[in-house]
Amino acid sequence: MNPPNSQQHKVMGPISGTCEIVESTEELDSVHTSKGTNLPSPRSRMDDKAGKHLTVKTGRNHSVEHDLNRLFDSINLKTTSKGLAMSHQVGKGPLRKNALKKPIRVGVSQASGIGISESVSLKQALRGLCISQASEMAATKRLSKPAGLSGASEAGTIKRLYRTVVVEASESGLSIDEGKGSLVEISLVSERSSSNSSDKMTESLQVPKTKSSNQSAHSSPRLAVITTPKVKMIRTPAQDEIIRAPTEVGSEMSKTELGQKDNLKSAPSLSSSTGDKVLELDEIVPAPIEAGSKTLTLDLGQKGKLHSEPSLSRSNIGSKLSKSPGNSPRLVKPISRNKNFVKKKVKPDSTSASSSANACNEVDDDLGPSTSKSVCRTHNCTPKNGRKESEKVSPASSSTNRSIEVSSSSVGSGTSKPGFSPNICNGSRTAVAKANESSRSREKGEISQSSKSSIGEYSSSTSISEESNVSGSSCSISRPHMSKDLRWDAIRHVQMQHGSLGLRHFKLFKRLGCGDIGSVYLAELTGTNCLFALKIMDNEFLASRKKMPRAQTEREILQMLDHPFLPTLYAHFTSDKLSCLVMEYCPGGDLHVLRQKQPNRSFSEQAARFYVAEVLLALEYLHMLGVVYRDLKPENILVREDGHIMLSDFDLSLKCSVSPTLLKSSSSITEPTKKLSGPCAVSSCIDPFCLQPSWQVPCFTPRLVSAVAKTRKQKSDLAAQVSPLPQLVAEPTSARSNSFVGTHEYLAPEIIKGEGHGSAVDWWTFGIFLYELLYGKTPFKGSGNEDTLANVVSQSLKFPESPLVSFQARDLIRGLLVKEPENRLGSVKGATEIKQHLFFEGLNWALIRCAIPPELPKFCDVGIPAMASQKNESKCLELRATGEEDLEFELF
Ligand SMILES: Nc1ncnc2c1ncn2[C@@H]1O[C@H](COP(=O)(O)OP(=O)(O)OP(=O)(O)O)[C@@H](O)[C@H]1O
Repeated sequence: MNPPNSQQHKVMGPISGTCEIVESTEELDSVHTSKGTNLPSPRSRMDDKAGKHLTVKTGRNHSVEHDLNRLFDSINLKTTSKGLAMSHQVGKGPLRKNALKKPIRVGVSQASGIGISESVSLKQALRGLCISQASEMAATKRLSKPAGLSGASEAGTIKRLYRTVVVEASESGLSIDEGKGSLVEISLVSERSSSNSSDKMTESLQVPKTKSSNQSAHSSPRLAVITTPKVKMIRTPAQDEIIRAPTEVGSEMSKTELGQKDNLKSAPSLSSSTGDKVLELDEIVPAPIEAGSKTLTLDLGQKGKLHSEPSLSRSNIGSKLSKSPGNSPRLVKPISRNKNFVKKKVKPDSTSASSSANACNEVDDDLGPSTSKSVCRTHNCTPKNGRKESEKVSPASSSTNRSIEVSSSSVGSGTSKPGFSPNICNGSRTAVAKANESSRSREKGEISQSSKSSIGEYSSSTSISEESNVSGSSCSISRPHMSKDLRWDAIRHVQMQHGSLGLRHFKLFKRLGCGDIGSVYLAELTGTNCLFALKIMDNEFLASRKKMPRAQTEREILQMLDHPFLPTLYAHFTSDKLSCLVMEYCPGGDLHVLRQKQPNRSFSEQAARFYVAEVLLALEYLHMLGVVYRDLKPENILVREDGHIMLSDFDLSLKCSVSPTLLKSSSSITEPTKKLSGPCAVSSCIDPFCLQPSWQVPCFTPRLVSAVAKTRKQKSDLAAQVSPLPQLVAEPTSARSNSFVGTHEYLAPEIIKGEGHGSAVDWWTFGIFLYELLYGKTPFKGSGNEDTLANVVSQSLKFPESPLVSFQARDLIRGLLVKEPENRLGSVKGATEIKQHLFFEGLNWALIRCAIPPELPKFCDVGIPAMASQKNESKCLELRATGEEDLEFELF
């Protein structure tokens, strides 16, 4: 009926901003009905436009001209008030001109009114209005759109945004499902920003970049994707930092091209994106804390973040911490055996085992059957191929911490160290692995921190954050004896898949214990059935306590090791807040705990010989690497699943240079005692294949032994007569340190006296160690630490009448516990001297790793850590997931 008008609608319809004409038509009705009193506001039209496309109303029985008149009147009427202003603005030109020049933005912008205030030819006016407005609107759009997008519709823009998000999400490991959720948000953002006005289109189009680069709080694209509600940033009372879930590091961060802080904030998203976030961790102990009464709460979002209140905690705790000579070279570790013993008493292994089991069961419930297949056979672990990170999930929950009774005291600063252990993926772990593997739910974990010794310079350190800068990685280089270990492959697989290894790749099952510089957790590498002992240290804590060097020393030493009786370090990574060591997990507990389980709380001589022999080999190896261990004690000897040992804890060790020396027979250094106290005394054989005939035993007499201890020179003279062959000494026998380091009952006299010490301190501690294994106590223990130290320096060695110990054993102990280091057995040629002692007669050193270890008590089941079942509720900082999105850290 009105082709011209219809034509106009059709032509103008598609042009944004021209639909107001249609609306004007609608308004016309209202104008008529309401007589101009209820004109819809431009805003309402805008809203209408936003919600739907306007439709052209036709079918009215009006002439074109009539319609146009009404329309024009409507426009005129509606804009009169504003038009006045416009007219003034426009100035003096004819209204028609104004109408033609000024874009009519009815319904587009309230700010700009319609400048028509005078009747003109309807067709002229309409044409002018429409064409002018349409062209101007189009021009405006073109100008406002980025290059290359001028022709893009809003839908196209959203599609592009969607694609961007999907790409980024996929890059960050977000599953499609997760991405969808995010997509909705992105769409909303886009629509919102573009719906207000065409002017905002530009902003909408730039959403991705703008978000990623400017919104630090939601910095990374991933974070932008993550819905805001999931990202709960909780600040510590101190409001000084936000802690998020540990996440990816290094390379991933660089992908986002964001600042570190931004990355940190977005990290949680990363975690969630991979689907295995930290939230799967049951507990994490970032660092040891002083006897704690303070509580620190951090939230770690599984999808969103990790919240912590490290600063506050630290400060609070700090005030309650006992003094700790941060820089003091006196690093004395109180014997922590009490802790172990108490732990055991308080929480039986069975309890812990069941606890673990329960946790695992819960996890299993959450997991689908497909994910609960058993794993690890023997000592290898098999990476679960074909399973996406995002599909993997969570860990168990219960956090059993072993309580640590601190007994001591105070010489110097307390120190405890971290321990490591070997084997993984064993049968006993299978159950746990299954359970853990099956847990898909995002669970809460706990991070607790505890100080295990009394010398406490512990404090809380709590900050747990995402790994942002991986400073380390796999340490698989040059580890011959472990080269076939599938755990290397598992680590490499993850590194290759994600570019780097981070805390988020691990499920933490439980805390194994806390030391001076960090806490150790039993953890599974997500997607594999490989268990590791993960030592987590809080960088800030280390720095504030000046313990960073200790952590560094430990890591450096661990990186050097490749020995069956020493821990393997598979990887290490560091973020701004945390430093982590990925080590072998040792399920058998430590020798101190094991000794407590012996009939008389002491080992049989045969068992003791086995353990000290393996320790001796480990010490010898360390010495050859230039490492003086300095902290030998039963607590640091972990028992592997197969019953062999693993010497752990190197944060107090001394690194020094070694200059292998060939000792000629003519020198005055050759050990004469071998003839008396060692099987090789009269032979020219050199370890490790020395199997001395029993006929040498008669030569070994107390009288001669005592003579050995008299003077070095006498020994040398004798040695020169019986040992003509030169011998290679590759141990740092001349190394010297003045640090006051060790554990009171194990401190060597020269350390206490501050005379400087070298590798001979390890032979002193070796003697104390053997003594304790055999007698169930140390020889110089006093009523207090000071008494103990005094006894070490001045008290003569005595042997209890019970239990009965062989003369050979006592002779070896005597040779080792010589107060003057230069006269001490081992001080000249190192382990070789000791190995040749009669106590070890018949021992095949080379094959000892294949020997059958002493039988472990039944309760010392090598399942998931009996040793770690105790929860030290008073000293640990715990991390726990509070839901899918948050984890909390609490310091108890
Ligand atoms: N590889 C491991 N496997 C099993 N348990 C371990 C392992 N490493 C350490 N642990 C346990 O974790 C506990 C804490 O270890 P960590 O090395 O932090 O402390 P520590 O050696 O006791 O303390 P410190 O370093 O202060 O001497 C130890 O008591 C040890 O029993």
